[in-house]
Amino acid sequence: MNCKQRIGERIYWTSVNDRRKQLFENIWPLPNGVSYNSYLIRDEKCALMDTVESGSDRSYADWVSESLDGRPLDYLIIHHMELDHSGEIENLVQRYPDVKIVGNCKTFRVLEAYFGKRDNLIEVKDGDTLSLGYHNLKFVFTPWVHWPETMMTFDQTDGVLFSGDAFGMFGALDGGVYDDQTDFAFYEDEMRRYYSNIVGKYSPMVQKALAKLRDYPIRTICPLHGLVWRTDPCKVIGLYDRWSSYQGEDGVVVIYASMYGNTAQMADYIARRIAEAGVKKVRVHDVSKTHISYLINDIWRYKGVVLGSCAYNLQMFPLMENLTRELLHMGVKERLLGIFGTYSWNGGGVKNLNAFAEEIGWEVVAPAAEIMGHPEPGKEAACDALAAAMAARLLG
Ligand SMILES: Cc1cc2nc3c(=O)[nH]c(=O)nc-3n(C[C@H](O)[C@H](O)[C@H](O)COP(=O)(O)O)c2cc1C
Repeated sequence: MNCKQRIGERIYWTSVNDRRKQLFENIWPLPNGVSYNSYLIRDEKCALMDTVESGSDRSYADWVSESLDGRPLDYLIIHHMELDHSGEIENLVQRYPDVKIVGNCKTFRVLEAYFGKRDNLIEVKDGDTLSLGYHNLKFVFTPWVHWPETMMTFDQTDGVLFSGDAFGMFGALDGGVYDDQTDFAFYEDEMRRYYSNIVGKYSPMVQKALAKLRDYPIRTICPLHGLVWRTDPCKVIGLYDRWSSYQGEDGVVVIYASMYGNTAQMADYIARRIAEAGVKKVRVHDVSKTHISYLINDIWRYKGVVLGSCAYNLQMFPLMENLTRELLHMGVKERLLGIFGTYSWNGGGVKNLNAFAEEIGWEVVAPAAEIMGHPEPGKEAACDALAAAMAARLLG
């Protein structure tokens, strides 16, 4: 039994809902699962758009053959070589030995590295076209969204964009396939978590890709994960534009590292003061409890970021250090920063958070709030100043 669907004139969709895998790329938690999409165009010539993760669905190859309805598979178009989409290539080539694999020169280097040298390759260049009969396909190179070989295919006949991983999301498809069949609020967080953690580092390249796509009359977007956008593709393009240009919402995420609760108390105090000043969107996370992918998701979401750490062996707490290293690696920009922490002897947490602030170049809204020992009454002044400054910057 395969959840198949005709999503356009002679275009067929299938998706594998993977609710079994715990960690995507063996790092990102999947509490809501993930889906792998694949599309087949049955025209005068038949083309398959990517495959799915190897072994994720035993009926995938049957879906391909049913959708072909006795016709040969002429082309396998590869938009992205990551194994969650290329996993069934081997299997399909065995079933359809005459299939021609369509990709760019970078695609073929990776293809050879994983699946050995292949015949029947059609190398395309940026802007090349391929007619299937009714559908006229145009290849749009979008390098580094999020691998070097990534490209998209635009169906010029019906305005369908096969976008690869771009516009994809975590989360299995719970019933609805199209944007208009679901409550997107449920998926938005998972879409941003996918974007920020997987694609976010390449935001400048996403901006380039969006600029390139600007003049294309896109009516439907078919990504490799998650919903098919047939009613409001502008919405998801707008979200990508927003995220890849680092535009945060007027809210604050407070993230703290605390062993014995002192720094945690400061975190709650500062969050409370920020809320009292009128900022409604305030989230607080314990860096030891919440997976880093959710922390990065909220940092991508909100303009205000407040980081706090206890001192730990002359450094900041290791998990906070890991988070700051990841943020530097991702090159997140345009954030307002507040810093706080506690210590017993000569500090280390706040000192190193200040060094992080310099390195990442975010605007620091107020001097760091640092407390020796317990944050008891009388020691609040710097926290008050930090909260007031953050709220003032956000509320204008
Ligand atoms: C393993 C360990 C290492 C620490 N290293 C430092 C340090 O390098 N400098 C310092 O001033 N305090 C250090 N401290 C003291 C803590 O930073 C201090 O007690 C802090 O208030 C703890 O905050 P918390 O209650 O939020 O965990 C250390 C404590 C522990 C348990």
